[in-house]
Amino acid sequence: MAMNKAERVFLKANRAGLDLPLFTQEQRSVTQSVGVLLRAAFDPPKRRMRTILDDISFDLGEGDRLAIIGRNGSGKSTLLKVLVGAYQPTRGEVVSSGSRQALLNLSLGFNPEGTVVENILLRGIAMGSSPAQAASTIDEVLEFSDLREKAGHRLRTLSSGQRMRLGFAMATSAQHQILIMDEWIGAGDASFVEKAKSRLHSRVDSAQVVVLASHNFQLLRRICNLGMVIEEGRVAYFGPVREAIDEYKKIYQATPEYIARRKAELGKTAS
Ligand SMILES: Nc1ncnc2c1ncn2[C@@H]1O[C@H](COP(=O)(O)OP(=O)(O)OP(=O)(O)O)[C@@H](O)[C@H]1O
Repeated sequence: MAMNKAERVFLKANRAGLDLPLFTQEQRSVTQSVGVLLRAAFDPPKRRMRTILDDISFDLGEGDRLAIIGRNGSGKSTLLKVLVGAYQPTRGEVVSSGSRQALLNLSLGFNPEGTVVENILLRGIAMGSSPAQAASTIDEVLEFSDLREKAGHRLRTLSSGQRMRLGFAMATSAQHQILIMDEWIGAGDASFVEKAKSRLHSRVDSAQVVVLASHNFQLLRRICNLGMVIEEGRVAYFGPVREAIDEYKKIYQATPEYIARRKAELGKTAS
């Protein structure tokens, strides 16, 4: 993960696409309970591949902050997962240079049976740190998350707010060059939210490349210079953030005719 300071930081997607398996069940009649039970046992769901993302390209360099905009289910979170390497693209590629940090699902990957300290160590090692480096973050993470008195407690005994604080403190304890985020931190009690906001601002300001998916346009305009509108897993617009937001609003307030035309256009560009 360590890189020479002189190396250029970038994040590129080159015609990236992702297909995932989708499990579907034939419509079953629910009038006969015995029949329903038999069919549930002997008629397993059918598996077919579904295109979630297609033909996504961009080239982000130092200073770029990309907003990912789109309706629910358009593919924003999945794109971020491809960018952080959680999914390998089925087509095309994602290439990057620089240390990457994801702020996606903050409580994902915890070991519920491990203690808070063990989880800090495990997460650090999983992120590429040496055991000694991971151990050196323990004190700061406990302090920031305000969980010092819970250090030896098993993770499953923590409240969801405490887990979120721990996840946030771990994910933001070091400055990275590329930051990939899903929405802005909002949970937690007031004093933590204030502290978290100020840390996040400093991490965003000091990162060279930022990708942020959000429905908060005010925030996106403030943070980002570029915007990408995702519609049904494809790029509907890519350009300056203000224009991307305007384009998204057009699509969002669209008539059925406009949606049909957009679908036809997207179909043409994809082929
Ligand atoms: N693991 C998966 N297997 C199959 N389909 C998936 C999987 N993950 C997501 N999808 C589908 O991919 C599409 C895009 O989902 P995604 O979570 O990326 O949307 P989103 O734009 O982030 O939505 P939201 O704004 O609601 O968070 C959805 O139709 C979703 O059902």
